[in-house]
Amino acid sequence: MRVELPVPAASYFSPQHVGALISGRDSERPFPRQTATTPPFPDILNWQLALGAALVNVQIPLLLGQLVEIVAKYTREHVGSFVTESRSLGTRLLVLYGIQGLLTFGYLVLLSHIGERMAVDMRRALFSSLLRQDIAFFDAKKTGQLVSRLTTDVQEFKSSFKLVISQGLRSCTQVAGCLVSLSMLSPRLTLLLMVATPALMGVGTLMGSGLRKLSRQCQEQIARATGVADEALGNVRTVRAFAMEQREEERYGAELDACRCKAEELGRGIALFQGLSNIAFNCMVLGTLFIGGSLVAGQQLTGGDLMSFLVASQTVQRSMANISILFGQVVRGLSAGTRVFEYMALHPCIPLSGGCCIPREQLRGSVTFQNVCFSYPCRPGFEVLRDFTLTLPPGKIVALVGQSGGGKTTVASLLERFYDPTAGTVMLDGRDLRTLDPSWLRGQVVGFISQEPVLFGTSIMENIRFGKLDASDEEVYAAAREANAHEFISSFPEGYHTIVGERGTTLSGGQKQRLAIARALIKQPTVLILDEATSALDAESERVVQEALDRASTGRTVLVIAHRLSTVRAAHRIVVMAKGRVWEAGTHEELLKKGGLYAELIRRQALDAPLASASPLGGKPKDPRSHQHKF
Ligand SMILES: Nc1ncnc2c1ncn2[C@@H]1O[C@H](COP(=O)(O)OP(=O)(O)OP(=O)(O)O)[C@@H](O)[C@H]1O
Repeated sequence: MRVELPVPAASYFSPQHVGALISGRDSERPFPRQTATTPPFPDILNWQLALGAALVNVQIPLLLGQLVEIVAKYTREHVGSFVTESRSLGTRLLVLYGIQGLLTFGYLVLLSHIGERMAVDMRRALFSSLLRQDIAFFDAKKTGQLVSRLTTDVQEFKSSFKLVISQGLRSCTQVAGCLVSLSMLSPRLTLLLMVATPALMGVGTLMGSGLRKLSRQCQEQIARATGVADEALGNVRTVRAFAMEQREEERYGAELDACRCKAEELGRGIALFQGLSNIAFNCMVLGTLFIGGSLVAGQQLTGGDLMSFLVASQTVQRSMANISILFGQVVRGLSAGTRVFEYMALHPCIPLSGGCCIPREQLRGSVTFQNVCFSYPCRPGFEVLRDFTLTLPPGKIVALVGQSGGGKTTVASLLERFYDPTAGTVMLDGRDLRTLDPSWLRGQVVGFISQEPVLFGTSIMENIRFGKLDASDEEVYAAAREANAHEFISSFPEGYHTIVGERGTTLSGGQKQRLAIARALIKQPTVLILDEATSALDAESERVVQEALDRASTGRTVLVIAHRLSTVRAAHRIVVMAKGRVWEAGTHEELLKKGGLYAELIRRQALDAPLASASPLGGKPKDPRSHQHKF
């Protein structure tokens, strides 16, 4: 059974108003639906209560009518021909209603146009600003938070803006206008209205803020439940592989139950609020009628004036309720806007491009790390690199090996200028990277191939072209051939137009890696970084990928990061990293002869290999000699 909250009831506060007051959303934005399982009895109770409330509601106008009858008895002698007088009045009212309808239509269309354009512009500017932020910024933020600023916060700000224009202006004008005309009708009644209405509004606002808090908790709980669902669905392969469907169902179910509890609590709060507001405002109508009636009886007010007063006072009350709702919405809208503008105003420490030089001379591809120290900005006290010095000679292959967490990938990140060193310099052909245009460096000089290639859910052609947007089809084919990918791509019915699925899920690991190599090669980088590029592959895929990498490495400066030492023994230079600095360096033979850390690592891996190959699942050849590649 679905229960949608909040359940609005016909009352002085319209459903939209109450929804807006509680949730802080405008009426045009649907309240997020919460689905909850409830026992059957509240359903029956619900319609009985609704029927009862409707019947009571029907009685009220009848009683009011009888009351007006009593008032009218005193004024009957002043009434002329009702039909004649009401005809022209009715016509004027109809014309006014028509004009009001047209004006409302006009300004709402205009407002929607302005609001939507504003939201699109804000999202575009925010997205662009986010894409330009430093990598360190993303280390410290959750993707969900950033997406929420793009969606929820912009939406909140737009809604507030529209609400302020559409209802704020109208409500304020209505309150001012009606109060003037009411005070002309009856200053005493106006005084009563001006004292009672704000007092009631104050109580309503207090209750509303409590309900808003509940609503926020409700939203947070929904976000938690959505997070669980998102995680499970996003990692469905892992869930399936571990047969964890039942556990995930239970986890999601528990979060949903918590949602239901909160939503029911909120529902009870809304019900109480609506019930009390009904009583309060109906009492006000009654009070106005009694006091107004006595004024009519004392010839101080006409029956018509009293009716006008009633209608106008209702308008004032509605408008003031609107303003109090608006106030909360504006506060929320402003804080959402602040969150959006805060990110828009952020300036990255490492700009994407511009202002820096692009060398005119032919690049040789010599890279030097000179006494580099580095700590990640989100962990300032933890030094990953300490006085790290390393040279990558042009056209040579340098392998970086060492213990896990030793800082190898960090070295690659500094070379791509994802971060700047805290001390020391990284140089390309003798120029400090900080003096070079970062987008030129990343787009044309440095190519990066990681252990887990990330593809986009578009075609193979577009994925390869991601490396060079203006590449011709021939360039794409050539890069694919160089990466040993052309053959498998051509075997697909759609060839280069095959859609690879989200993150490339429709391809094997080896195929994805070859596409990533083609994507890196298409820009013809001078410096190539291979970060464990083959470690996630099986023996056969590794052979094909390694062949492509060997070819791609020819004539380039290459930094290879590897765990399996057998894959790098042919490198021109092997650098062993430990404790954030270069521990030892040399060729494979030199390092073996030295008998240091490298020799120890080789010995350990050789010991591990027979154990692994003895495993019934150990498909990969573990003999180090079987992995001898060009580097
Ligand atoms: N984005 C980051 N923010 C904060 N600390 C990080 C970040 N990335 C890595 N580190 C930390 O920096 C240290 C070096 O990590 P790095 O990834 O460079 O090591 P590695 O030698 O490449 O490891 P592995 O061989 O396991 O891939 C680790 O202690 C790691 O926890």
